[in-house]
Amino acid sequence: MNLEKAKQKLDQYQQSHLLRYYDELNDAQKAALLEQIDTTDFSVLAKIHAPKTEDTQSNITPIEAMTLDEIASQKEEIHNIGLDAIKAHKVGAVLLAGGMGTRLGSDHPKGMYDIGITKPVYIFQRIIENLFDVVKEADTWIHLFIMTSDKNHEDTTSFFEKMNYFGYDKNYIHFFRQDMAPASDYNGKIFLEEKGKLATSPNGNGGWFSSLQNAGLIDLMHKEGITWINVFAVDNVLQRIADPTFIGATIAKKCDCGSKVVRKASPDEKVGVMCLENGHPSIVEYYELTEAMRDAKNAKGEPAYNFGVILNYLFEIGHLEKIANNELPLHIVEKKIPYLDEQGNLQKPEDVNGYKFESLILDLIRLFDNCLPFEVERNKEFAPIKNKTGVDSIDSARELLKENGITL
Ligand SMILES: CC(=O)N[C@H]1[C@@H](OP(=O)(O)O)O[C@H](CO)[C@@H](O)[C@@H]1O
Repeated sequence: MNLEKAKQKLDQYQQSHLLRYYDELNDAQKAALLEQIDTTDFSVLAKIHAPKTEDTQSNITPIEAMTLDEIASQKEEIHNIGLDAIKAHKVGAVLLAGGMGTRLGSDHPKGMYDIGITKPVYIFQRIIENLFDVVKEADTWIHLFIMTSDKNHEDTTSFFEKMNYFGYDKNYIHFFRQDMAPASDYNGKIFLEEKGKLATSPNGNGGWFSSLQNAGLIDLMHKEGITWINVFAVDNVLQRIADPTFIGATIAKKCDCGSKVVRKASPDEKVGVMCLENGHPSIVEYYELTEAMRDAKNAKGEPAYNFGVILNYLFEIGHLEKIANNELPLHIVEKKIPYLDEQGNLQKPEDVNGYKFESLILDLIRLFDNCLPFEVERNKEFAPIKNKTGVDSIDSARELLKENGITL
């Protein structure tokens, strides 16, 4: 894109301030800025002031999960169904790892965080070790697709290279970048994070499928005969990946989608809860949970919305492709966004100062006709690391790893 075209685009979206320092840049920086202006989707900004379309028709009801008891009673049968699918190379895994370890006090990708005590144990290492359990049982490699972001791609790929892929066959590891979205102030003006660079951030974990498609990796999956994708988050170090029992249960129940769930530890636990919305599977994120839903009881007097998602989903590719063109709702999230002030100095705000734009993976679930909530034991499969200390932290994850016999 040349300067003239960039000016036109910026005018159209009232973002001309982004060229404020253009004349101070060298040629390479100028080219990079024009490229960024060309490829950035500014249409998201219009959503800031768009009236909220409350879906008044939305009827939320509880969903039945496949519980631990039911799973145990059919364990061998469903486990074998899943194992056969893995042996037939029908299962691939997608690791969502676009985020940074900022909340843990690190400037590196979250997966590079070392949770070890007596020896280094990186989050990425734990995930590869978990995947190895299934690779050994099925006696076949499983393709692992790792989603990075512009913020951490080089760091992540060189780390895997340096660590020799933790012993995994590197021909089965594929990196792809998550698309980025701009970050703006409350008036919809995009921030600059450098004189020649717009402030951007990964476009939310709902962007994984289109990013995978844009990277040409869905084609690779078709070529390899992969029909099921297990998508999971980087922050759960007890994650079971490509779990044969989960895959087998989803297949046996003739579902196109499955979601691992745990019984909530408390009504306020920060997990999305599964439910039905107008008869479709759906997830209400913790910050959107109403008091009525939180306190609702079922006929047995138990909490009616008690199954929390742990961000471990299974999707059938054909169905994903069918719904791929549906636009996911955009979540406008208030965040602390570093920016260049009027004097060109970088400010790191203490408080929220603007918006990031994200689409969320849980909104995909609503587009499916069915989704199997598959209960897992939280102490065996859920050790999320969100903070340094306290709830869902490095400390709590270390405790859970120890409980599961993993030395740190
Ligand atoms: C958009 C999204 O996928 N949010 C997930 C995700 O939330 P965080 O805000 O990243 O903690 O992880 C939770 C499990 O740790 C899960 O319950 C929730 O639904």
